[in-house]
Amino acid sequence: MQIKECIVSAPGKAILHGEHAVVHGKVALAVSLNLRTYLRLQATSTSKVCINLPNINTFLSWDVAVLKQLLPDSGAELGNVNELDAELVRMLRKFVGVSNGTLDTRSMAILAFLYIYLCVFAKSRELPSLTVSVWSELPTGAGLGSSAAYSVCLAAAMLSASGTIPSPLSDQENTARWGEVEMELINRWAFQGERIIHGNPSGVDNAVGTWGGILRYRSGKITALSRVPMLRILLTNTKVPRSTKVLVAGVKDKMNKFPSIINPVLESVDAVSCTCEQTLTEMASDTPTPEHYNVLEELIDINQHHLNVIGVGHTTLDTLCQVTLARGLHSKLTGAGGGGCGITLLRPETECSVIQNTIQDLRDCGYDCWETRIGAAGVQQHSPLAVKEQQCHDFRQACGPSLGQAADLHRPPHDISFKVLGFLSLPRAWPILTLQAHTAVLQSYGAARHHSVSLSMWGT
Ligand SMILES: Nc1ncnc2c1ncn2[C@@H]1O[C@H](COP(=O)(O)OP(=O)(O)OP(=O)(O)O)[C@@H](O)[C@H]1O
Ligand SMILES: C[C@@](O)(CCO)CC(=O)[O-]
Ligand SMILES: [Mg+2]
Repeated sequence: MQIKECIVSAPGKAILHGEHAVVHGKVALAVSLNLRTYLRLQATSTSKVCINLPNINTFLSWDVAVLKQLLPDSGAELGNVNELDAELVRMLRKFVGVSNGTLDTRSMAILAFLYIYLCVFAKSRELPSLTVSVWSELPTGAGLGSSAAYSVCLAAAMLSASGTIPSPLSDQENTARWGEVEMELINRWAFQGERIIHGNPSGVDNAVGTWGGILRYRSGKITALSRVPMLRILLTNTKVPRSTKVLVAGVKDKMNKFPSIINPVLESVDAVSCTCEQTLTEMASDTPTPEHYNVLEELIDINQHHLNVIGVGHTTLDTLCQVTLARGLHSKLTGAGGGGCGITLLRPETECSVIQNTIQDLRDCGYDCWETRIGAAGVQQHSPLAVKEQQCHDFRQACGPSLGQAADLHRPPHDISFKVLGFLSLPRAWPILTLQAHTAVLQSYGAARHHSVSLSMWGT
């Protein structure tokens, strides 16, 4: 089967309000980050399927002939884009050698890859040999939607390579986005990948990864919020590892144990999300006032306390909130919690010295951060022209023993503009995708672990 090579990328995300409640049908407000995951899919003639996942130090390959044995004899199509094929997942768990228990980092990534690869290409009964390389600016497992960006890239690349969706690139474009119909299909397959990794995802993460921008999300209904004000936000990573799947399951257990206590809390989180949306809309249609920011800050505090009640807080997140509050700033966890990342709201009048001192205080706690701009574009395809022939040290270091030493890749580059890598194609010189990361407020990475980030949306 002739497949089309492609390079795709998808953004990470931050949830302003509604994490965990959104799994149970409440409203969440989520924004895309300008930290992206990149995937390169190359056609090969090796009769093997290879994956290079340097961020999780995973480099594997399988014979196509062996993978073909996983296809149903009947020739029936595999996997329904709307439902996870439980029998296929069971077969793949056995094939990969994982028990029914909690999946580890490597197993989750491999299962999500094999599931989408087999389902998308099974229709043709011809499984192609290919190499997929993934590189991300997002820390894995930190609450910024790394699994969703990975799943969205897998879905977009497989659908494009198989010809299921056309390439959106024209001859004059280096980067392009798909139309609504194609993004809907990408999002649905990405959601299946998230279901393998998250267990019981709401779908908000893969929706933000697909469409980008700022979204109101409730039970699969996605509303792009076109007018929201400029907000400045600090992004902090406590670097405490945790599993979204485990945290989501823990909330469910607590709901089952104390329904009359937890259900009202989720209703209240829903009201927080809706009040925040209403406030942001007022701010965009009028001049933002100090009272608007007072409301946004109170909502952050209320939501953070609710997240502690449902059991997804962590002492490091408490420290983040205390340290920033001592400087008059309000913070909450973002994503699944239990460690990972938090966001801090900055007012327009917040003085630079206050930000610097807050950053220093948090840096002294050993926390980390990276720069990004919020409201980035969703999933994109990049042409090879977007790729420059230039060797880049980081990626080689990232690619493990066979390709250099694996490095600690959960930290962003040390300089302001960083090279995002692309994709190995040894032994030919390998291309990289160089992207300047632009940040509203920059400090040298080595001095300050935080950069204030402007939530610059389409509004004022
Ligand atoms: N760059 C990557 N390469 C390979 N696998 C990845 C990559 N990024 C994420 N993953 C997969 O996603 C898993 C992390 O998903 P998880 O949902 O726990 O964290 P998250 O998505 O970063 O946080 P949240 O869901 O709270 O936003 C990893 O264990 C790995 O299996
Ligand atoms: C915790 C959660 O609400 C957000 C994780 O980023 C899980 C989900 O919505 O799938
Ligand atoms: Mg995730």
